Amino acid sequence: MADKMIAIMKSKPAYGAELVEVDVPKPKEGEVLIKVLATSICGTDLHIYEWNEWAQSRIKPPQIMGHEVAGEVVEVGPGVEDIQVGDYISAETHIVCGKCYQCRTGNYHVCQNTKIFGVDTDGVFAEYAIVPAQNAWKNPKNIPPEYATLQEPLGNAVDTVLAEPVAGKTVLITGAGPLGLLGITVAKAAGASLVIVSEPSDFRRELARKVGADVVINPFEEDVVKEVRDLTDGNGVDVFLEFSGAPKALEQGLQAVTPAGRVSLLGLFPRDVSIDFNNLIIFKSLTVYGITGRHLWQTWYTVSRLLQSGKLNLDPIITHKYKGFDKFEEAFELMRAGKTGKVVFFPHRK
Ligand SMILES: NC(=O)C1=CN([C@@H]2O[C@H](COP(=O)(O)OP(=O)(O)OC[C@H]3O[C@@H](n4cnc5c(N)ncnc54)[C@H](O)[C@@H]3O)[C@@H](O)[C@H]2O)C=CC1
Ligand SMILES: CC(=O)[C@H](N)C(=O)O
Ligand SMILES: [Zn+2]
Ligand SMILES: [Zn+2]
Repeated sequence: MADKMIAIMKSKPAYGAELVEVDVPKPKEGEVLIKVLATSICGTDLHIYEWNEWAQSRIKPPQIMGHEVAGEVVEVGPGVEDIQVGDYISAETHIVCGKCYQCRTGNYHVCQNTKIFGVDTDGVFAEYAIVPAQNAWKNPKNIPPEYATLQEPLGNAVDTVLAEPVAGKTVLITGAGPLGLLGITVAKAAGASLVIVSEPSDFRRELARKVGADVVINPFEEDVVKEVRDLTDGNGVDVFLEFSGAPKALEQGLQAVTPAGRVSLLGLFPRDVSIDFNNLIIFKSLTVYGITGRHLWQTWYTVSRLLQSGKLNLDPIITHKYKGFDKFEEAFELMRAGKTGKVVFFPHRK
């Protein structure tokens, strides 16, 4: 195996990143080294690339970027027993402590001491990468790497959509970015009877249709609440899934969801949001879920089973595939322009 590798490095506290050649890392106690077969860009990686306020407050350059991955274990560090060389794995990004109140009560996804792999540590936008063995997820061999790398964001979508059952329910999704698109296919696979999607980007509304949305609405040109009510006999939808992080979308969704309906909030808002809690939540007796991360490890089982069921329509969502990392800047700029779904790199394919 090579002793040097190519990686996308956040080398400076400034916009952009660099392609660098670095030493292939050695796995320490409790770590494994993987050959990266596929890795994909998350919105968080874009924040780091753009070096926004959140990134400046969290990221310590120089650091290899990326946290969505599928790879083959090529070396295991001391003390690792349940992962072997040759295993095909993906990785949960939250490195949890196992000792705090949340971990000890089964809520690892909100561990008080969470470190995020690829955010607080070197990541996977590289030919090889270190993964904490406790974060490794063994993949069935029949899941292609371009799907396996999407399991981490699919976990966010599954926890958002399936906070409660959706079979036979009417659903409004606001935001058809990569995560909203994953939400659409999860909702359809799980039996939602009507999936309405509100998304201002023409490109992403078209993607939403291809993925399986029943109705798509441009919130900048149409009355979302009226459209939703017209489509649901005046009642409003049973389920509102917020995937945009847009305050206007939140308000529209709370108006469009039927009284006693269910709301899941995944989108992160750019600032504090003012909402009429009395009339939009309390007097409507809504059930509202805040969604973050993935339940460990229930969500990973659900995602893997949905993938193996063949019911997820992922191909339209993977809009860009790159062999190697040479064109990574193009990939980030296209994503920044909202002209992509999920972007996947295959570091070793020529
Ligand atoms: N809670 C969590 O654990 C996580 C939350 N997130 C958040 O989830 C959200 C979705 O992630 P991505 O798909 O990567 O984000 P994205 O920014 O690519 O997609 C958001 C979409 O919302 C659309 N949008 C903007 N204004 C809208 C409006 N008024 N109505 C409807 N749609 C509107 C945009 O056109 C865009 O397509 C982001 O806010 C992201 O920060 C992402 C990962 C984990
Ligand atoms: C921070 C991230 O982007 C990550 N996907 C997560 O789920 O925490
Ligand atoms: Zn992410
Ligand atoms: Zn903990």
